[in-house]
Amino acid sequence: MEHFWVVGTDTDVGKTFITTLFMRHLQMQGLKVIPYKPVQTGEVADEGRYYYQDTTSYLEYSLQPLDKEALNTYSFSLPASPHYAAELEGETIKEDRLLNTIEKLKLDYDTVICEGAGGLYVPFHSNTTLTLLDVIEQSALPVILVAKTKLGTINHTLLSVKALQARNIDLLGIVFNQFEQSPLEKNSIDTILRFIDVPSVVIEANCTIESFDDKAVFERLMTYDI
Ligand SMILES: Nc1ncnc2c1ncn2[C@@H]1O[C@H](COP(=O)(O)OP(=O)(O)OP(=O)(O)O)[C@@H](O)[C@H]1O
Ligand SMILES: C[C@H](N)[C@H](N)CCCCCC(=O)O
Ligand SMILES: [Mg+2]
Repeated sequence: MEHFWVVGTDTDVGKTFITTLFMRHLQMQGLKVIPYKPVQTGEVADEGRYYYQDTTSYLEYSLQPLDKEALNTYSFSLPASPHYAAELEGETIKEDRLLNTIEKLKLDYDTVICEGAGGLYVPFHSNTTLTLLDVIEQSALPVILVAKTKLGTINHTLLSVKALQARNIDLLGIVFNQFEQSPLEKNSIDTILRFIDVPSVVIEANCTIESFDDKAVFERLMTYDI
């Protein structure tokens, strides 16, 4: 196991949170790791400071120095689907740039963790059918799927898994994220795993990056040679 995607059943499910946790865990194992967010949208303005939440999380929590320029290819201000945010800025996302960047990073790092944008069927263009899923498929890398545990996740998760299976994309496992211990959440997780047989882990809500130290979570989803 070397390079992989962290994708989600939706936006805001915890892809960056999980990417950051995996980055730190693998760095602690002595691997040279880079998180890569090919396309990010939603510039945050905070008291005169402008930043993007995804790449800022990587920089803030990395245990190794990161080349800021290598973390991302396209950033668009509007918190919207990449196809729309790019159109408003007169930009065209070129999938070859993304794929070539991934291939170059793979030469320079032990592990490249690519974070998706939103969910799988997020369009990259306003005038073609290119989606994030197409780029993942072309990258030929496996994925870890991040899902909510709240109501709605059964459908979203099964749809996402079926979409991955239809493209023969290797699903390393599912991270059920922000679990708040309710019987409904537990039933949703059990129901999803009744339909699909893949490794899975559950991460509680209200975790902090710095304090998270459950190695078993990572080792259940991947093996890596040090
Ligand atoms: N297990 C968790 N414990 C505490 N906070 C969490 C957890 N998972 C996610 N969060 C927080 O929830 C918010 C959304 O998570 P995150 O930004 O990782 O979502 P995302 O899927 O990367 O969104 P996007 O589609 O915009 O990239 C963030 O503030 C993040 O810190
Ligand atoms: C702005 C947000 N945080 C993400 N960066 C982009 C989410 C795109 C979702 C598109 C959609 O499924 O409607
Ligand atoms: Mg994110």
